[in-house]
Amino acid sequence: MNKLQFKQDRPLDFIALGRLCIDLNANETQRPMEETKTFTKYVGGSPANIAIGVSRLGLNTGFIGKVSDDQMGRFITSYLTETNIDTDHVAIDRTGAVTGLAFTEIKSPTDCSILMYRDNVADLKLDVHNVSEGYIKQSKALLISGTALAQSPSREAVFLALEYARKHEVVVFFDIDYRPYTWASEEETSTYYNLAAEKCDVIIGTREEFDMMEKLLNLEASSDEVTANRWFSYNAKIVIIKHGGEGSIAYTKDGNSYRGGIFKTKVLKTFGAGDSYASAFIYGVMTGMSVKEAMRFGSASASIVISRHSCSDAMPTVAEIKEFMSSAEEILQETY
Ligand SMILES: Nc1ncnc2c1ncn2[C@@H]1O[C@H](COP(=O)(O)OP(=O)(O)O)[C@@H](O)[C@H]1O
Ligand SMILES: O=C(O)C[C@@H](O)[C@H](O)C(=O)COP(=O)(O)O
Repeated sequence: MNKLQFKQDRPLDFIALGRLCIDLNANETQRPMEETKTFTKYVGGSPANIAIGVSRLGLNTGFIGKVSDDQMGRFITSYLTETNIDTDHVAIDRTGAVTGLAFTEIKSPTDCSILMYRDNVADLKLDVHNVSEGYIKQSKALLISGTALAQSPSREAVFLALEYARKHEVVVFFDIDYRPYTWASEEETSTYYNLAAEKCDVIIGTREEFDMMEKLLNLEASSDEVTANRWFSYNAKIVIIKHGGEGSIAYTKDGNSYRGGIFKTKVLKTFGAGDSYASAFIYGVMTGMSVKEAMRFGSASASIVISRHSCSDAMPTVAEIKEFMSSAEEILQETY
């Protein structure tokens, strides 16, 4: 089968699995972290941002994750509930683990970085007992975030969720979401990423992330096309390779490729681009847009989010994206 087939009889549209964290975004921009005194707190973590984006666009969304048993964990769960995300499968850690924190530094629109505090984090304590077959089979689609593969017991929870998704024909989106500080070695990283990607229907990552997955394989002269074709011999139907401010390219199993442009915007910070792109792309393909249209929708959402202070809170509605697309300048690059 070449195309994504979403089972229309399912009560849930989309479930995301992975980390639920906190972003602390610097209020004083144009300066280094050492000189930053105040931050604004938002829900963060790539799969959380994507779920929030998808829910704000109107899809019926749920989450499988684990939060700390404290004020931070409760803040996250409340925010998800307010955003209409089902939290019945967000478990509470009872071992004293903490919420992961991402402090963001916004030195300039092109010079942004993230300082992560991720020792003993609750999200990586997600275990197989927190993954319900009955819940997964109620959904049309599942998103796996690669960071959840970084450690046990979360790693096993991901593989079990993948197993249930395949068994019940739930379409699986895999956001590579590679964060090196969460992993012990390049060999371990590449091995688990490849094992998980084999089971997924849509794989989304940056060129650098795919390079990381291919490092051990000694692929001769890898290119976006070589990368994509490798996955079509497994389960992938769509492979998207993101190229930052130069746009993105999607390959489909039927042999086509589609180049995605960007929409010009006043960039405040660069992080959040990938998550907003993913959420609007997923919404697009799940609501009948073509791959090309869904990529444009993703790019427009990314442009909106990178012009705003947060990632999660900044996720736009369908009306906002459409309005933005009607007036923003679109640029298509042919540099890759
Ligand atoms: N400077 C930018 N201006 C406009 N759109 C951008 C810019 N940077 C990224 N985007 C959009 O966001 C998408 C994902 O960005 P990218 O940086 O590749 O992902 P990630 O945030 O995961 O590293 C791009 O394909 C593009 O559509
Ligand atoms: O994913 C995290 O833990 C941090 C995010 O919440 C953060 O805001 C971010 O890095 C967004 O990632 P991107 O969309 O891949 O740029």
